[in-house]
Amino acid sequence: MTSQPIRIATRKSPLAMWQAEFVKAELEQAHPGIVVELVPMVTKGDIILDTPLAKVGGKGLFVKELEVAMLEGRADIAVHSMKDVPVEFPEGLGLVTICEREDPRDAFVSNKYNSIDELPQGAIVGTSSLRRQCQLRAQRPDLIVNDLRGNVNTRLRKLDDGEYDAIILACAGLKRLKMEDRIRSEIAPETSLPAVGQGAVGIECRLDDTRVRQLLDALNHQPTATRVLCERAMNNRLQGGCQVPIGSYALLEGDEIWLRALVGEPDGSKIVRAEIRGPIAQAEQLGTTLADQLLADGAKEILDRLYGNA
Ligand SMILES: NCc1[nH]cc(CCC(=O)O)c1CC(=O)O
Repeated sequence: MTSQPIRIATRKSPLAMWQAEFVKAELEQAHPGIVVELVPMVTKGDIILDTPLAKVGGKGLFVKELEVAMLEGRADIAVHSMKDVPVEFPEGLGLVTICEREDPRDAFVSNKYNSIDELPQGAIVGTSSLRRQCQLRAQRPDLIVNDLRGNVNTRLRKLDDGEYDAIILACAGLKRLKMEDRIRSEIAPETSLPAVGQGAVGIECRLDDTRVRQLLDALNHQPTATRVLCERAMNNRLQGGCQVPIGSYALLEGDEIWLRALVGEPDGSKIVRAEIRGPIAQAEQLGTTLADQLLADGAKEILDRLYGNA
């Protein structure tokens, strides 16, 4: 039975393929003799490229097909950027493993300038992330933020074609794709608080698949899992999706966890920030508590309006 291959459902983008290959290599190293196969698939999110993601239904578009494949037994696991994993899972599936985090920061990428501060008045910055747009415009209301979709290579090509003065990407994706040299500067969390789970890779499988779950155990990185679950607990309480600018970043300091988070208006005209510290054992509770604090401090009004409840 152990010779039965493990099939990884994956999107075909270079970053998704890198992540799937990474998990395959880690599994092979942890369990010599194991057979791991990739099952590349195209998702709706890969096809609809001309509409801002926030308008076409959000992150779920990238994972639905992979989840159906697992439920139908055509694949055993799916590897995700934690940033793109929705709050809820279909019945029978769940996130069982979180691998060690890469650099969680946003990256400033440009062919002309070294940092946000160097951008001239009215410069054009490409990003489709409301979180990045909100934080950029809060500091530099003069900047023009234009939509930028597509996988990492497509986005870099659009920058090179001269459509933008600069673009913002995740450091993690660029580092994984060996394109670190494109990073002009790493943006500090104080300037651009990362997305929930940014830089971490997570693995989803059928919850009743005990064989696969045991094999995946070796890949779990507990410090990363604690941080990401804390960030996700905060986000879940806010019912955060990618239609709203939410940033969040947890760090471990000794036996404490320090969580920072923000909710803002997409145009940067308002940002509500909060932070909390507490014992690592209460990571998820702390996330929920911080979300409640944000809501009480004004995030509720922002979210109600963005979700159309007000
Ligand atoms: N939304 C796409 C996406 N999902 C994960 C990453 C980067 C890698 C990561 O955060 O793990 C990216 C690209 C980007 O934001 O530049």
